Amino acid sequence: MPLIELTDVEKIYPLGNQQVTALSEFSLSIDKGEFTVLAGPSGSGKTTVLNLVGGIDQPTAGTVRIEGRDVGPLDPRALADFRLHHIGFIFQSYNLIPVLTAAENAEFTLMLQGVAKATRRNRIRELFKELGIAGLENRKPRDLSGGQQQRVAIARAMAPQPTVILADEPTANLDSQTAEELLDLMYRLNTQRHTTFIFSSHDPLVISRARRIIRLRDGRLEDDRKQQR
Ligand SMILES: Nc1ncnc2c1ncn2[C@@H]1O[C@H](COP(=O)(O)OP(=O)(O)OP(=O)(O)O)[C@@H](O)[C@H]1O
Repeated sequence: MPLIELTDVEKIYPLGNQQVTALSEFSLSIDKGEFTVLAGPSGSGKTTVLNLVGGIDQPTAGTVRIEGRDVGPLDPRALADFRLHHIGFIFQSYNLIPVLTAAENAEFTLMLQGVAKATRRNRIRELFKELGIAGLENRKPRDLSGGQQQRVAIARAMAPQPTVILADEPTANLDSQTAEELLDLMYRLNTQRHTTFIFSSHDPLVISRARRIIRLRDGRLEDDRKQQR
């Protein structure tokens, strides 16, 4: 059974009196442990795919299955609960909470899940070490570089051990060296912890780091290929 399966998905957004077709006849299957990039020009539908897989949005037609479960019929509350327990998100703009420290930010999802404090602390300590940000636990986001903030965001996404981590243009705000370091880090987490990663990008450097490249154009799948890393 594939980890993620989109079948004949269509996504239409209303826009005033008109409709925008963001995805049509879109099918895709992702297995556990993949390190896959969604590539394609601006507006091709990458974010829409990530939003559907992450249960942020629902398809207009077709089905989205995660671990065999059709997430389409879930009501907003069930969908939020599903996200909390299965999906890790990494955003282009990090989305850390400014008033919380790095460690508090990273612990946030675990807190929502009701994980005990000692377990939270241990998990975060280990992840901060692995991500090269040990010692920065008590800093606020404004006192961290962009690369460090994104590492905290990766820790936050990894901490609950989600089924899949979705990263929408995770390196778009970083210089190319920091971007490369972060991708290597995510790749290490992928191979060592077997965490599945799906990220989007139109940066050739980021795309070259993936093991599978799914190219989108005008809301359709244009190409799907594996590459050696
Ligand atoms: N909420 C929305 N309302 C109306 N149209 C939308 C909405 N979200 C996305 N779209 C449209 O759907 C299409 C696909 O958008 P999407 O954001 O998925 O593309 P993308 O490949 O992620 O682009 P980018 O690289 O610029 O982030 C675009 O034409 C976009 O304008």
